[in-house]
Amino acid sequence: MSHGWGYGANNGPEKWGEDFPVANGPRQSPINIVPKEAQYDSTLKSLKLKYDPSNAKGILNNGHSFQVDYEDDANSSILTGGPISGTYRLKQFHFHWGASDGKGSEHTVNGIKFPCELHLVHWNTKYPSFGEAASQPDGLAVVGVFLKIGAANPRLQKVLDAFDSIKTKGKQTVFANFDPKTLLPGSLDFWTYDGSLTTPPLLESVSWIVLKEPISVSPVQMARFRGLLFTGEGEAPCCMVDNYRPPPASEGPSGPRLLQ
Ligand SMILES: O=C(NCc1ccccc1)Nc1ccc2c(c1)[B-](O)(O)OC2
Ligand SMILES: [Zn+2]
Repeated sequence: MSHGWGYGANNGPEKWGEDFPVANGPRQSPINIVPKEAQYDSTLKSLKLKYDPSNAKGILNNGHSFQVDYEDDANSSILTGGPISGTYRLKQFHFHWGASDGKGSEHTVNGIKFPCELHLVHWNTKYPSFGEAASQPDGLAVVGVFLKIGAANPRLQKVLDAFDSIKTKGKQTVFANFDPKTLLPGSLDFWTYDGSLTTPPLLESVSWIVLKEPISVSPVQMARFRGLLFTGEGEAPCCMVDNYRPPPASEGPSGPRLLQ
């Protein structure tokens, strides 16, 4: 693709392999999760997340999604336990969603798509930076949280209220004092498997930790996600929707392990 990657017919997931051959690699994400095939692993620990809300820096429309960025120059917002060893620092969180409520998540469960999926991105502090870690097989740990249609989720309000300031690609604004823990469901039970980034460069460096319990989002709240634009100011507007990579059609080699 001479033009940048995206989610359109000419630059979408089916075309990414042209510029990023790892797209056809052995540990690509997302996958379809089949709970009955997940193996119970008693050696897995429970997930431990410690976040400092004051580490929140800003919120950015990067033209593919929007992300909330965190200070990551100290071990103040960290992930430990679960399938990982060592300490991983929170770098950012972002979402993937659909043009309608019947699609939008990247991972699926028994083939079911959720309207939205949250990714909390952490990098292994055994490496000097996120960029370094992103190229290592144990470099990243991403917590995935499904959003399902239900009551409006008040925990999303602060994020939604920032959308008017980041409508177009490249826009960002200050986003201070936000605890991502408020976006997590009651249970931290998870499925885990070794995978990749779901967007180019599709690096195979992610320990995926997908929470079993979804959080809620209302149709009105989902409509506000869809008001963001892939396009920059002054360009012909293109709604930011369907910014998800679907799982491969065929069954993967090995399903995820399951905690508890
Ligand atoms: O950080 C990203 N790109 C910038 C970059 C900088 C330096 C080296 C490599 C990449 N991408 C990215 C990071 C984490 C996740 C995803 C995409 B995801 O799969 O959407 O959910 C989890
Ligand atoms: Zn993501």
